Amino acid sequence: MTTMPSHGLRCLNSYPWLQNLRRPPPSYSRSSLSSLSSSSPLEDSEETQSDAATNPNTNSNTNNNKKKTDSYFPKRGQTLELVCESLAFKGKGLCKVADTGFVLMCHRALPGERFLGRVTRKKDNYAEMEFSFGSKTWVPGGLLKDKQSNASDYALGLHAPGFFDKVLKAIQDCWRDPKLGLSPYDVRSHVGFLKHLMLRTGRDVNTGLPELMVNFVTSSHRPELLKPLVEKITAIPEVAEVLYGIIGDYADLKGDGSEIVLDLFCGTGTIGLTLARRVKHVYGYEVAPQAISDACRNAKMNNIHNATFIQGDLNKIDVDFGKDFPKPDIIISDPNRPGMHMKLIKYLLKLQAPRIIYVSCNPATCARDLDYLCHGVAEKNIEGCYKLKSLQPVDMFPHTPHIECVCLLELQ
Ligand SMILES: C[S@@+](CC[C@H](N)C(=O)[O-])C[C@H]1O[C@@H](n2cnc3c(N)ncnc32)[C@H](O)[C@@H]1O
Repeated sequence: MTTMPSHGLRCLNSYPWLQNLRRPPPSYSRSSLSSLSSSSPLEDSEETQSDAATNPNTNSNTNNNKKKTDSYFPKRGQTLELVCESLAFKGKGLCKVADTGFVLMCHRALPGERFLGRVTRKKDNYAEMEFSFGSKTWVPGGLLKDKQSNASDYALGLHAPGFFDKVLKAIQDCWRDPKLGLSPYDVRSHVGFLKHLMLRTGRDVNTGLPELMVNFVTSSHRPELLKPLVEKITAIPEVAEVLYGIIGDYADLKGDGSEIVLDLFCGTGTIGLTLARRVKHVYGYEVAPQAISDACRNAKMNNIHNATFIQGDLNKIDVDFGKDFPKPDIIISDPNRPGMHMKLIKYLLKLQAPRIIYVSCNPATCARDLDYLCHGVAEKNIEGCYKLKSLQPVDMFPHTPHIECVCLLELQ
C-alpha cells in the first residue's frame, strides 16, 4: 500500500454538484492477485503453450519425431513475424511464429493481428515477447528493406489516436507554464509533483457518446496546484463517468430520502457520496486511514452532511460489527482484488439487506463471492439468499485485460 495521493477528476453529467472527488491510485486500491489456485488459468495457459510449442500444428506428427533445428527456437532479442491466434490468461495474446508455428505469449496482441515482435523472455518450451505499436511506417530499421512492401499488413496502434487528444492537448498546453509551479516527478531524486496522467475511456450506454476519466497521480496532496489543469479539462464535454451511473441505476432509490446505504471498502467514499443526496444516510467502511480522511474531505467539499466514514478492517469483523449503523437498505461492496473475507460473506448473509451492489475489478473473486451470496457455502453449512439480477462489465481500463464489473444482487 502506498500513501501516494491521486487527484481524480470526476465530472459527472448526472451529478453536476459533485466535482471534487478523489479516488485512490490503483496501487493502493487494488492489491495483487494472490489467490490463484493450482487449477488457475495461468497453469492451463502454460500447458497449452508448451504443448503447442512442442507440437506446432503446422508440423505435427513428422516433427514430433524429428529434432527441431536451431532456427525453430527463437532466441532472446530476436525479432519475428507473428500472428496472434487467441487470448490467454491475463489477456496475453497466444501468438505463433509465422513460419514455424512456435508459440509465444505477447502482451497486448489481439486475435487476428499480424505484427513484428521481439523475444524478451524464454522459458523451457515457450517464449514471451513484447511489441510496440506505432504508425504503420514503424518497422525496425534492419527489417525495413525486407518488409517494406508488407508493412501495411501489420496491425499497429494501441488506441485510435485522437480520442485522448483534446485532454492531452489541454494539459500539454499549460502544465509547463512556470506561473503554475508544476514540476514533473523525478523517480531518482523523488523531487517534483506530477507523476502520472491516467486517461480512461468509456461510452455513454444510452447515447453512445465517448466519455473520458482523467486521473492525476501526484507526489503530494496539493489540489490547489491542479486547479488550473482541472478547469481546462472540465471545459471538455466528454470528461464523464459511467460506473457511477450504473451503480445509481442499480440502487434504484425511492427518492424519498428514507434509505440507508452501507458502502463497504469505501476508499475515498466516491460511490456512497454520489448517492448521499438521495438517501437518509451513508455509512462507509475502509481500512486505510488516509482514505477515510479523504472521504471525509470529499464529503465536506461537496457539502454532504449525511455520510459517516469509519476506519476498520473488514477481514477482521467480530460480533460487534454492525452496531454503528442501522440495517442498510442497500449495500455497496467494492473490495480490492482478493474479494470479500468469509467473515464478511457470513455477516451479509445474516444481515439480509434487500439489495447488494457488488463492484469488482477481479472477475475470479467476484464470481466466487457472488456464488457464496447466492448459493451459500456448502462445506460450512451456510445457505445463500441472494439472486443475481444484473451484471454490467465496465471497460475502465481500455486496452488492458482488466475489467470492472458492477453486479446487482437482490434478496430472494
Ligand atoms: C477497489 S477500492 C474501493 C474504492 C472506493 N469504492 C472508492 O470510491 O474510492 C478497495 C478499497 O478497499 C480497501 N480495503 C482493502 N482491504 C480492506 C479491508 N480488509 N478492510 C477494509 N477496507 C479494505 C482499500 O484500501 C481500498 O480503498
